[in-house]
Amino acid sequence: MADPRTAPAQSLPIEDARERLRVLIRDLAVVRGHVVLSSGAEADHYVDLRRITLHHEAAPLVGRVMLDLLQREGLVPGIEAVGGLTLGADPVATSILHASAADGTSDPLDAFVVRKANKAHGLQRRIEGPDVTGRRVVAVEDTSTTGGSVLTACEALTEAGADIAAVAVIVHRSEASRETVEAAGHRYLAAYDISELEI
Ligand SMILES: O=P(O)(O)OC[C@H]1O[C@H](OP(=O)(O)OP(=O)(O)O)[C@H](O)[C@@H]1O
Ligand SMILES: O=C(O)c1cc(=O)[nH]c(=O)[nH]1
Repeated sequence: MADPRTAPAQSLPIEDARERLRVLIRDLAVVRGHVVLSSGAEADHYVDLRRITLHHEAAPLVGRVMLDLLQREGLVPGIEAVGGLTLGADPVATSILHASAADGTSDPLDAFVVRKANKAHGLQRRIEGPDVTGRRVVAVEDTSTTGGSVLTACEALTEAGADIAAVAVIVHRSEASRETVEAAGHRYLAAYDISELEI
């Protein structure tokens, strides 16, 4: 049997890839202690998924696990691109792009980056990458607490004329995010629940 720590993410059975990524998130991303969150709320733990999405072993597993989620939920094949609000969403999107190119069972996915503010020079684009206008996309995020960040991305995508098939996050941190995203009319999917991280 392949060693999940050294085998290419693509060659692992999905259950092994999912469990290995869960262990990496638990061991490398969970930080206990007082923290101020993006929303301004305070908490006693943080899940720093940038330590996962930019990690040599974990990043390919992120792509594999998130692509599998989109396939199981019937979104791939079907969508054409993934992306979200910079910075947390960026490596999530590119990991899925690479996993989809390696998977080869459907058309490869593009990625995009939603800027937090419009760029004032150059082409002044809010959404970078291949154009999303008229394309079916999934808005991704590393983690979601209030849902505010991913909804900001959704608003920019709608303004740009994209068709949002769903929102997908690696770690679902709070029911508030699901409620907010669903109230805005979007499907909400998560690869892991915070309860799986043994905090
Ligand atoms: O659901 P929310 O309440 O919006 O919180 C979640 C957001 O917080 C973090 O990003 P952060 O705002 O710290 O910015 P960064 O991605 O630029 O690091 C995380 O990457 C999510 O985007
Ligand atoms: O709400 C947030 O800002 C937040 C929570 C968390 O666990 N991780 C993170 O990156 N952001």
